[in-house]
Amino acid sequence: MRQVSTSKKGVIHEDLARVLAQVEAELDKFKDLPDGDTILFEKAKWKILLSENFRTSFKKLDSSEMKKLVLNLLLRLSFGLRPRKRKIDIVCENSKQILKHFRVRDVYVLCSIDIVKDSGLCNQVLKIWDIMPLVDVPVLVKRLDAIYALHSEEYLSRCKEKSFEGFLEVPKSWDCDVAHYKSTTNAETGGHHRGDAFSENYSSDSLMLMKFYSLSSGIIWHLLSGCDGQEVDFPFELSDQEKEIVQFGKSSFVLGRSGSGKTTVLVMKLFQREQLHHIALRGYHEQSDAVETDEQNVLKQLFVTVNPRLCHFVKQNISRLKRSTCGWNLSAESCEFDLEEIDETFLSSDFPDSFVDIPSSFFPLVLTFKKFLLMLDCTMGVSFFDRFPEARACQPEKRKNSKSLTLQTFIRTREVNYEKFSSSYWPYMNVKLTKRVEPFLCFTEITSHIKGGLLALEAAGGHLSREDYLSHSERRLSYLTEQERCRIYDIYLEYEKSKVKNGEFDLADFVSDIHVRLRVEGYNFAEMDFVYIDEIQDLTMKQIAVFKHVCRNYEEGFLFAGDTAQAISKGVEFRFKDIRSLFYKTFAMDSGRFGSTSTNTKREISDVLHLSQNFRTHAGVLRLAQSVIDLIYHFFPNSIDELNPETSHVNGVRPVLLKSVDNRSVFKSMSEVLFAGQKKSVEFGAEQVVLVRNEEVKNDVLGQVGCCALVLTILECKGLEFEDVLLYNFFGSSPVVDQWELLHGYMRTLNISSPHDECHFRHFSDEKLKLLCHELKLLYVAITRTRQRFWIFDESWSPMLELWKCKGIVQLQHLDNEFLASMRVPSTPEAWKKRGRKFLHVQNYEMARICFKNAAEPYWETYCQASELRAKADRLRILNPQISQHHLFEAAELFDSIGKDESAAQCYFELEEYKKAGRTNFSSLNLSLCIIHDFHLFYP
Ligand SMILES: Nc1ncnc2c1ncn2[C@@H]1O[C@H](COP(=O)(O)OP(=O)(O)OP(=O)(O)O)[C@@H](O)[C@H]1O
Repeated sequence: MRQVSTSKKGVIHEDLARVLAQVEAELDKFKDLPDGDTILFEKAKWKILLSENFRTSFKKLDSSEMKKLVLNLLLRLSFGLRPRKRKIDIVCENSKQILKHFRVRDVYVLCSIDIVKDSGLCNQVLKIWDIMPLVDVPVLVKRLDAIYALHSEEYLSRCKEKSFEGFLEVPKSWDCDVAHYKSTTNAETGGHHRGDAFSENYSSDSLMLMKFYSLSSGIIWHLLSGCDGQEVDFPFELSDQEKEIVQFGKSSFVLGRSGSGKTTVLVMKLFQREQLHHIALRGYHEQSDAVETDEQNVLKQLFVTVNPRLCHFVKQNISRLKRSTCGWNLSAESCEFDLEEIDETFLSSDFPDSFVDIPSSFFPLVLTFKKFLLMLDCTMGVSFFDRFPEARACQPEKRKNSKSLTLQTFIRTREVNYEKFSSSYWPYMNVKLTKRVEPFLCFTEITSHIKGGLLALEAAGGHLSREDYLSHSERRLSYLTEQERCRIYDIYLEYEKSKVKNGEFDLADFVSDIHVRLRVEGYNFAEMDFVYIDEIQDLTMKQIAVFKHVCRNYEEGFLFAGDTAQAISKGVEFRFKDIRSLFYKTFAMDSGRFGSTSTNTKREISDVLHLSQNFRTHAGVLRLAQSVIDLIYHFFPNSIDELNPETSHVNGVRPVLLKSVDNRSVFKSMSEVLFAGQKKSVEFGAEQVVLVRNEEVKNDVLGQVGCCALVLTILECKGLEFEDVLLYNFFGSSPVVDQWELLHGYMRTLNISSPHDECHFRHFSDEKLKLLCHELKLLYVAITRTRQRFWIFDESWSPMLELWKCKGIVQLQHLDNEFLASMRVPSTPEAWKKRGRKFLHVQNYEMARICFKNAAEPYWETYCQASELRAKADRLRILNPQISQHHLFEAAELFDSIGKDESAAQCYFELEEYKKAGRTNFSSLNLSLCIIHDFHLFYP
């Protein structure tokens, strides 16, 4: 309570002294290690949001005294204190006094008043943009002013409003929505074309993609402790849409296009639940005398994704978020940590093999889908792999261990995936059946429908009979004729026969077996409280249905996220509404908990939540991506879920369509300039990539550019992002070149004149059409990998390029030397190393090797080379055992040469060179004989 004082001035002085004392007390807490759980600023009035740029500049401040002074200022601002004598408003054109600057000795802290939505209220907050010398202030102000030009009048006026409690300035709140942007800006037209308003300056807009972090005890300690910020992820400020999903209490389906924050939302939700659980536990322990162990109180959360890179990223992200709140001392951890982690921590033999008695320290469990299945296999009854004599060769007690070397080698070499199906099965099938059928389409029908669909789940033997397949295809509006489907079913039968003969299996067999065992034995092991499944478009219905057994919290426990436009996994055909119906039919209804299938019940259980704001890239790229989505809607409405066009608040440079000046070997001349072919120096950087359709084109391009550029197939780039992307010869190498002609007709429907208007279009088989759908999805994935610049270079002209040109969403550019030079952004060794680590996580050893070579890291370069050879040996084991052994031998020697004894021993062991295997470090060999060197590296 305020003390009675003789004069008003006296009261203010006392209050001021009290507030200042609180500020000092808050800062005092950071003299020692933070308590970690303290939520700072209980008495603070303002939410302070720090930008990424501020964090970087702060780290560069030269003295700890200066750092404390800046933090002192931030704390004062958060308490509502404002300098009274100094002028703090920056007057500029659009920002109307919402921009302020505060002097701390010889630098200025630049901040603005903004509005963010929290728990239904729109609140004023302080955004700290940067800290800099006075001379740099005008540049930032100009950039911010350009951003504020996009804001609505109402928004700016509300930011300007002031409110006071005594001498303290306090934030204002409104319980109605405030439109953030002017309705006519590009930011809100999203995918719609506005030919006149493209900004060609992309760099100034990147401020709008900036992450902001709420000022907290963790962040203050982190800023003061001087660790470099790379190893800690603080929860950043989410968008309103993201917050709504994180706060949504029921099971739900999150649908959003690439870069719209799906993974972010899943991770934040998981993290928020961890925190709430932690707080609840602490309260419980404080109030009761119960001495329950952590093992009993653990919150069992499971995060699953197919993609090993994403899995690794999420794992890291979660542990760094945890560190940010636990205040662990990270300064001792070096940058090498990540590399060692791949190499050593993943080798760790203590990672659980099954769902029996998982130690609490392993939660939240972040797994790839395959690891999840293998753990289930080890959990229940007789292993699926016991039916294979080769797998049975391992000792019985080891067989229940998914890390057993023999078992791992078996799995690695005997699983039939699409690549194996097309290379080792397809060529040997009856040509009468395979003629005019695409292996890709056939594999998808087998894996997604005959063996992997919802009906197959209920069917005897786990697969559809011919009759069921034919009639089911009618119902799901298949593009295939009955005759084509009959042939596909015959191919399926032939494939199954050969597979059994070869002693091989596919993922669908494994999943069917798990389903049978789950049904018969039931699942009575670690039951999950919450399950998060990302990139769900990469799973078949039957694969998704496995999750119902490990979590019974159907009402609140499931969060699925995905995007059908990115469904390019070979063998998976997927729509979001199908998993929604799967969820009601198979998950919730099976539980008997909901009793009826009425629509109302469905709504109560869950809903599809959309994310539409893109955080990765700018509107220029999004318009191009949306044009591809529009085509999928038009030609293949059944293969995609409808979503509002994505929006981006950043209006960036239009993608560029490169044209050669003459007709000579285009890529060759391009690579000479662009990749410094002759100079042998690297100038295309670690944040730039050439994307190509397939391995064939990739090898061709790599042959020309060597180590001077990163080259990836579109399948390989899924889940990765780069500053700049060059899409090379996508249309020229298309297997359905003719089908793209369909676009001329489409252009006519849009009243876009095409030079081929008068053409008579051929009739294309439905099967070929389906391939076109796959092409469009590939194109979409390629476009959405870029953050800034997107260049298209094709050796042939395609109607798609015509469409883009006519719509004005690309700009034409002659490939002259000046432009080529502007494309190059060389990278530092550190940046190459960072990119190399990312490739290592996804076992892309070839690209990782290039990165480490460019980073001048010979140890890791050799490591990647050896791993690449070992992976090659695996692939060739059946097709060409001799070359396979040769590669394995080379790998063994390389591992040996860099002291990777255990890896070398494993290679020699596989080569049956036991003497050599024994020569290597024997202590680790014991481990390696029964435990695979790196479970994740080979079979994630
Ligand atoms: N509110 C936000 N503010 C700033 N950046 C954000 C925000 N939300 C997400 N991001 C960033 O946007 C990028 C894309 O986010 P995320 O990976 O979660 O999207 P996604 O929908 O899962 O993408 P994809 O489907 O391509 O994997 C990430 O770099 C993420 O950190």
